[in-house]
Amino acid sequence: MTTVQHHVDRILRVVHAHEPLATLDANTSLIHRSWRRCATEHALDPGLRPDVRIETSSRLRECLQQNEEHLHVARAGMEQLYKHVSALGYVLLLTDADGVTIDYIGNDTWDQSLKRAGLALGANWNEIHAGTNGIGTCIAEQATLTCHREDHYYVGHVGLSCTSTPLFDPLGGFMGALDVSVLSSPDVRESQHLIRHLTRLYGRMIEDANFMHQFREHWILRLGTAGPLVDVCGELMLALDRDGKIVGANADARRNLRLLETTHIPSEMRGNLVGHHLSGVFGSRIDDIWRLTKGTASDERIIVTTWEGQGYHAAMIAPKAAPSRYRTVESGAQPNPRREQILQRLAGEDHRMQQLLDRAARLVDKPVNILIQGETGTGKEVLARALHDSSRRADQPFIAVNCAAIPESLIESELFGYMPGTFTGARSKGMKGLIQRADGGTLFLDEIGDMPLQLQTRLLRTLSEREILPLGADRPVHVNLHVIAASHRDLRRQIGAGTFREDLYYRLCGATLALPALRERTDKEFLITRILRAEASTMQTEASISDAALALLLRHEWPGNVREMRNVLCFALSLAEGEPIEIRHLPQEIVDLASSGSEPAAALALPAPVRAASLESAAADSANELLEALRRHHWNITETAKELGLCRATIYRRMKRHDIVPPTQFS
Ligand SMILES: Nc1ncnc2c1ncn2[C@@H]1O[C@H](COP(=O)(O)OP(=O)(O)OP(=O)(O)O)[C@@H](O)[C@H]1O
Repeated sequence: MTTVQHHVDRILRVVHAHEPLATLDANTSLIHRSWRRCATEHALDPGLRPDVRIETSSRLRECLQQNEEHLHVARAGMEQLYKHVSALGYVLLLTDADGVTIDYIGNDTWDQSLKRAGLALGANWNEIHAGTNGIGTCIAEQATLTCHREDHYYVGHVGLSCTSTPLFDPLGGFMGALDVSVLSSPDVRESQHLIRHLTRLYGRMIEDANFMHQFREHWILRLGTAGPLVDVCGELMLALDRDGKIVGANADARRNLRLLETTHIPSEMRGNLVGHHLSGVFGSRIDDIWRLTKGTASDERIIVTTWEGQGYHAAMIAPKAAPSRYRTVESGAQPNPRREQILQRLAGEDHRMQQLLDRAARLVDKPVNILIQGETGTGKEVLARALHDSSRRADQPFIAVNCAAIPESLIESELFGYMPGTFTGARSKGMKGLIQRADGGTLFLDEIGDMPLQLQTRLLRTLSEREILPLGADRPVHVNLHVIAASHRDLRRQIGAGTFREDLYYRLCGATLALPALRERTDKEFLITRILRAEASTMQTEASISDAALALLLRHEWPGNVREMRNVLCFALSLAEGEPIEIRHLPQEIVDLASSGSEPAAALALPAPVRAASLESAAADSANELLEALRRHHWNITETAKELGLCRATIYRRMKRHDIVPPTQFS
């Protein structure tokens, strides 16, 4: 009998035998139940070797965006776990609740064979089409399991051994699976036991880290059965408000704790602790429970449940920042009016921009890296800066690095810095790199698509471990960064061409914000007015524009986007010398292009009533604009002058007028 036939017969025997699953060990009963589902509900043929389904990049991006907060915490756990299993050839996958792989850590050298086996980003392991497998069956059963070699339904997967554990969010919602897989494992099933324990342990750690993060503003009561360990890792966790009401419970707490039997709570609801008071769960008085925070030895900190009389060692963790009032999880952070304003200043009545800015406002202060995409000049850096200014990091540095502008030979030392003595000559003194300078604040990596491949690998390590190793240093330095990257290139295409690392791409795009081209925006008049006001005040001149000139500008295609618009308006303001801007003040190419369009040039040239822009608040605005431009160019006056279309002397004059002083040189 062939191996394929043997595999198929084994499975079909189980499917048709109807043996009671209760007689089997827990893992085998999960596998057999899955075989039955695959044969009868999903109508899959075990003799096939189908390719694992890989989701399209847009679907994958959608999955990543839905899981962006969770990804950050999960990645930290995966990296620790990988250190234990990488030498044994295992790879790690994280999937969403549907089985789509949203993060992955593996060995680059086997990249192709892993991809072929479906151990890669975007692979969809849902049991419905992938048959019995570690991830798909873990999702279907919401239980930890090992799918070892011939446990797989499809004969094409029998080389694999996969162990998966389900992950739940702090409110008990199913989030997906953490999986540890190996391409070709030893035959003996027992080889997977330790992996199973590790996978489960790290799964719980990821859940608990999510829990601690979500309830960081609440008291957390940690309970465990091993006294001395409860201060470092309690098994059960409850989040409480100041009155002792339970606002969150981790999976172990939900499994093990019950509310006291009372007439008004039906028995099936007694595991649902949220919304009830602690006294419904524990016999101790509330004052005694608060006292658990006071440095008593863990052996004396024991509380007993009312339901089963089970005693637990307890530790109380204080809120990171005490909330001024109780806030439910659903209500989230209170809107910060300043934040709304900073982002809202970037656009007028344009549907796409409004949607983008709403999304941006929701991303502020979230622990996710952001990738901004858009044509050159669409305002990627302006948006990055606004995200920084509206965040809690606003008072910390915003360091913009243009990866395309730094020569390849210098980019490594510029980014990572170097220790004294690493180089000879002028660079012998040592220098903090740009990444370290951004510590506590935001690192903006512009034109990330132009970063050399070898540096992408180093950057990936920095982003994962939040540590940098300056050139010539023997110890890494911890950095606390929010990273925003931008590119006008199609990074997916670069991944296809092998010039951009796929794992770095997914690391950077915890969330993506795609800026529309200016020609697609319906708020051009808003931008014209805003830029005119700002520039006129910088130039200490009057700004108004005739309807004809405005109409012409509104019809222009703006291939250079907002940057081109700004340059055109500066040009026109200089030429108009305080008079209202007319068509004759606009650059000739713009007028020529308009005349070659549908509207007759004569009509455009007609004198028209002058529209006066309201300019009262212009002075304050313009000092900010100049400051923004100077910061963007790291106080390089020549570059700033170039961007603003002014000469260097004018920039110096205006800095003086607005009392703008460059920061002291960084040493
Ligand atoms: N919303 C806006 N309001 C006013 N000016 C803006 C706005 N967006 C962009 N600008 C101006 O347009 C110019 C280009 O902006 P920015 O440098 O942010 O674009 P970019 O997309 O990062 O460009 P590149 O791809 O070349 O790096 C700058 O002078 C900036 O001040």
